[in-house]
Amino acid sequence: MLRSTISSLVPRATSVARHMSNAAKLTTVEINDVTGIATLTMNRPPVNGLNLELLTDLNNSIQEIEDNKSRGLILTSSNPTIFSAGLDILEMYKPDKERLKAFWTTLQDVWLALYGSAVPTAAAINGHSPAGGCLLATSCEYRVMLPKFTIGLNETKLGIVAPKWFMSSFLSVLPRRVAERALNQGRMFTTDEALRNGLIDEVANSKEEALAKCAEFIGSFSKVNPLARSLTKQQLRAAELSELENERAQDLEKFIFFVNQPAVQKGLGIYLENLKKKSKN
Ligand SMILES: CC/C=C\C/C=C\C/C=C\C/C=C/C(=O)SCCNC(=O)CCNC(=O)[C@H](O)C(C)(C)COP(=O)(O)OP(=O)(O)OC[C@H]1O[C@@H](n2cnc3c(N)ncnc32)[C@H](O)[C@@H]1OP(=O)(O)O
Repeated sequence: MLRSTISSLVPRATSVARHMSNAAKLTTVEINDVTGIATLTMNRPPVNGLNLELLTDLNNSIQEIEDNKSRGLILTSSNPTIFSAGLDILEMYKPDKERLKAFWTTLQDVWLALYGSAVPTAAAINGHSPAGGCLLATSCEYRVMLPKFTIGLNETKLGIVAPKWFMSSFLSVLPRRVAERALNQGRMFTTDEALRNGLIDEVANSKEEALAKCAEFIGSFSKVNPLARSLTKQQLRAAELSELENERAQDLEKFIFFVNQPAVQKGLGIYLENLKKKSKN
């Protein structure tokens, strides 16, 4: 059934050992022969932390799916319990200056590509999805999640601030008062809470079912003119997209300034330490 499986082994050189997960590509794209829908899978153990390499692969895969004229894009994870743990905190903790710039710029690219994608997009959220994971999911047009996981923008819990465009994706899904309170609290929603509040659209009992429900959503556009559909979507999303496009340099500057604040570095260090302690128990 798979028209193609794009999962090349591209050797990569990097000078920073802690960021080298492996030399292989961290995403795969599988295109269903019958439906023409592309499934984009994140595969960066242990938690799909969004580092520069995973973001680069995500960006290239989204581009590839747009170029292939796929009927739609489903974003998911190869990890059975984690969709994505969000941004790899190691990219922001005691960062290398040039790498930090490339990291943030690539994250901006991924958001612009996914939120502004011409093809219908859906997320099969088959695991926890905090912060950057939630950003990816809410950039899609439809979300199906498995039970007993969590999703949300928890940045305030880390002592950091979700950038405006993270909030735009969140606000495109949630009512303003729910979004505002959740952002201020750094709230993580359980699957049930996410469904009740509209943060996700459906619950599925397995990854296969989630993928099928996402495909069904994408299939709902089969009788709609694709150009009219994509121009409508892009028009609806144009204000948020232009806002970041016009302010990319300032957004990068703000991020670099903020991340390098001693209080932020201290907070990230403590958060990482606690994560590590927890994983050892
Ligand atoms: C004005 C504003 C301008 C600029 C704004 C400036 C800054 C703001 C910028 C960006 C916004 C940030 C967005 C983010 O995405 S920050 C990341 C938030 N993510 C989290 O808080 C998730 C943390 N992780 C977890 O909760 C759990 O790990 C998880 C539920 C995902 C999985 O739990 P599980 O029990 O299955 O695994 P663990 O044992 O916890 O983890 C395994 C392993 O992985 C490490 N880990 C986990 N998450 C991360 C991460 N996000 N980054 C780096 N490393 C991570 C964890 O420490 C363990 O490592 P080890 O002990 O070495 O095995």
